[in-house]
Amino acid sequence: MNRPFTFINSAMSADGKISTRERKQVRISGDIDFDRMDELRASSDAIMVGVGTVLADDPSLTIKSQSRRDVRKSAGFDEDPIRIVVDSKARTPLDADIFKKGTGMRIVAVSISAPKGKVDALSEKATIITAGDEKVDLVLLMGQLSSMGIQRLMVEGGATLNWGLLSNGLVDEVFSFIGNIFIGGNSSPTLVDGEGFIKGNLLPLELISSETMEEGVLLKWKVLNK
Ligand SMILES: NC(=O)C1=CN([C@@H]2O[C@H](COP(=O)(O)OP(=O)(O)OC[C@H]3O[C@@H](n4cnc5c(N)ncnc54)[C@H](O)[C@@H]3O)[C@@H](O)[C@H]2O)C=CC1
Ligand SMILES: Nc1nc(O)c(N)c(N[C@@H]2O[C@H](COP(=O)(O)O)[C@@H](O)[C@H]2O)n1
Repeated sequence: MNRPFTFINSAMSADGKISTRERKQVRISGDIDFDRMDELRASSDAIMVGVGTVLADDPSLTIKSQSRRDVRKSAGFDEDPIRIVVDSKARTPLDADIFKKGTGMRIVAVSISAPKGKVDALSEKATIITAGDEKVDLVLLMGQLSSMGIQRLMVEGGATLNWGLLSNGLVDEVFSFIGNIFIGGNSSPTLVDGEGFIKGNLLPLELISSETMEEGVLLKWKVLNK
C-alpha cells in the first residue's frame, strides 16, 4: 500500500505526558522548539491532528514564519500545508481555527457513522474523506492521501491518533521533545495512549539523534515497523 512518509512531532513532560489531566494545553517546550516545529511544518505537504487535539487546543497549524511562507509561495505551493483532522464522528467545530486562519486546503476525515448534517456543514469548509465504518480507517485514509499527492505528512498528535497510526505501522519517524517538568496523573495523555502494545509485541525504535535544547532534550527516533 502506498502511503506518505509520516512523522510524529510531540512535546512531552519528563514523565511522558503531553498535557494535563484536564487535557489543557501546557507550554512544554520553548521558542527554539516551536521554531523547529515551524520548520518541520514548512517542509511538509500536510499536517494531521486528531479531533481531540482540535477540541482541546484549537490549533491553527499554520506556518508562523513569514519568510518560510514566502519561500513556499515562490516555489508554487500554498503558504500553509494541507491541514487534516481525523474525526470519526465529525465533531470538529465549524469555527475552529484551522478554518479561520491560514490558507490552502483543509481535509476532515470522517467515518460512515458521522452525522450527515454535520458532515454537510463541514464540507463547506473542508474536503471530506470518508473511510471506515465506526472510526476512521487510518490505513485507507493514508492510501487516499498518497493518491492525492501527499508525500510527506507531519502528525501533531494527540495521544489517541498517535497510537492509531503507530499500531497500524503507519509512522516512519518520531521527534520527541522532553521538557523539564513533571505533569503526572494517571489520566493525563501520554505520547502514545490507546490500548498499548503487549509484552512480546512491543514497537522497537532506533535512536537517530539526541540533542540538548533549551531546558530539555530533543530525541529523533526511527520506527522499526515489521
Ligand atoms: N504536547 C504536544 O505535543 C501535544 C499535545 N496534545 C494534547 O493531546 C490531547 C489530545 O489527545 P487525544 O484526546 O488523545 O485526542 P487526539 O487528538 O488523538 O484525537 C483522537 C480522535 O481521533 C479520531 N480518530 C479517528 N479514527 C481514529 C483511529 N483509527 N485511531 C485513532 N484516533 C482516531 C477519533 O475521533 C478520536 O476521538 C490534548 O490534551 C492535547 O493538548 C496534542 C497535540 C500535541
Ligand atoms: N511542540 C509543542 N510543544 C509544546 O510545548 C506544546 N504545547 C505543543 N502543543 C501543540 O502545538 C501546536 C500549536 O499549534 P498552533 O500554534 O496553534 O499552530 C498544537 O498542535 C498543540 O497541540 N507542541
